[in-house]
Amino acid sequence: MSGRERLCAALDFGSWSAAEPFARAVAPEVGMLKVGLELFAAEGPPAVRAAAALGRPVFLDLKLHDIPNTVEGAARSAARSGAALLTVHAGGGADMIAAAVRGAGPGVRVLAVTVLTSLDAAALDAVGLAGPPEAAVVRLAKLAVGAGAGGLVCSPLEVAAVRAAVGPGPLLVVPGVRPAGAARGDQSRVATPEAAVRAGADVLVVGRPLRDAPDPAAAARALAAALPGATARPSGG
Ligand SMILES: O=c1ccn([C@@H]2O[C@H](COP(=O)(O)O)[C@@H](O)[C@H]2O)c(=O)[nH]1
Repeated sequence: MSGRERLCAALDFGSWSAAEPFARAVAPEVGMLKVGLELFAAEGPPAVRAAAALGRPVFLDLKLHDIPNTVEGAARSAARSGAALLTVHAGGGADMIAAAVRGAGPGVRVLAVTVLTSLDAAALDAVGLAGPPEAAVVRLAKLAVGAGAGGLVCSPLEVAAVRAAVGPGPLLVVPGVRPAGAARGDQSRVATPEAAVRAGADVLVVGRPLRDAPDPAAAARALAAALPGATARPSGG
């Protein structure tokens, strides 16, 4: 996988008109575009279709978490938007994850979010998950893969343990990456993109470090070129 293919740019904007210039600029430099809650709540499925029209697979990051019947229906509806990947919360349980996989159908890979990258050990403790985050992440990862999830979302700090626990099959998608010196914002369990790939991440989700860069396309190119195993490529190609 090239450095570019490993990158997923998060379209974290409040409207498609705000997202579009960024999406057009970064699409040639990344392997995937992500439509998350902010944009989907504003625009709905047309945002997924508009992003897909830029020629990259779309990751619809809705983090579904409800009873199995509701999640199955939501996944079925989400699949009609043309998304290639869809997230659910692993904490919804095995039956809910299996329902999402059924609803999404064969064309959409369901990813289970293990433990949000914004949560540190103290925040997890406060919601009743005592112990190191890695233990909860690995437990939820095994449960999700056992229920049929095609991939997992975890932080760069757990990706090696998750890979060891679930084997080579599931796609490991990793947000919470920050180039050295970049602001961490609300993220807690972070590492650099290079460290995340070395630890076994397949895809890196990058939001603010690209969105807020003065030249997002150049920032994405630089990020991709710095990843282990990346090969240099001409700009804009
Ligand atoms: O545990 C998770 C799951 C999803 N995300 C999403 O990834 C991006 C990260 O954005 P940054 O600006 O690079 O922090 C964002 O869309 C989140 O909704 C996550 O961060 N952590």
